[in-house]
Amino acid sequence: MLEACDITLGYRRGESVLRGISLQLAAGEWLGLSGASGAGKSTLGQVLAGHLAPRRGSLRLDGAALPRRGLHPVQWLPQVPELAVNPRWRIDRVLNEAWSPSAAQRRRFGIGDAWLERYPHELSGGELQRVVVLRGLAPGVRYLIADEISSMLDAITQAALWQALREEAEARNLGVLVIGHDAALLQRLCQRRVRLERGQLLASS
Ligand SMILES: Nc1ncnc2c1ncn2[C@@H]1O[C@H](COP(=O)(O)OP(=O)(O)OP(=O)(O)O)[C@@H](O)[C@H]1O
Repeated sequence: MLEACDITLGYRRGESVLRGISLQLAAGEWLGLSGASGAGKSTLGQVLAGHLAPRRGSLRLDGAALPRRGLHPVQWLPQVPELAVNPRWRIDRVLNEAWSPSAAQRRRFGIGDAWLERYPHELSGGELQRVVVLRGLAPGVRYLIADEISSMLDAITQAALWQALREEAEARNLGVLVIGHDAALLQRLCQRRVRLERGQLLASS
């Protein structure tokens, strides 16, 4: 179980974006997170993945503090994959940075063999997104924060990405927080949904 308790965070001297947020995500659960643009969804996702330290509050994984070093068991998959890769590395190196996905896994995520020799700018945004998602599934990862990962994909590629992710998540009992604006998508993917509004979480239909 991933638990966030009383998370409060504001940027610089501004108002708090997150105000005393508590959240639980169980192993194997898919939880949808929506909210207006600027509500703080990515901020919360980055706190959960250890990229941002909250001003107040705590995070626990199965009752223990999260590790400060090494592979983080909560991986944030960002909306803009270009910002998550080294532009000077070929895709082969990018993909194999933390672990070595099999050829079958590459195929399930629709990653072409010919892409491996290319540089990130030689892939489309949607193609690079699939590389970044598969890269984030290293053994030892227990929870994923999927932050609007499919918003730049066409409907068929989007469905294929979620299917591949669902298969991996089911096989490994991964918990997934799906951040998005598409209510129909969240309803389809997630058993439970919450909404971020004025820095607080509300149950959502
Ligand atoms: N590094 C930063 N420095 C200062 N303010 C920031 C920073 N990152 C985000 N913010 C502000 O924090 C608020 C929440 O941003 P965040 O990206 O978490 O929202 P979001 O709900 O994910 O939005 P969107 O749906 O548009 O992606 C916004 O007002 C944003 O301008």
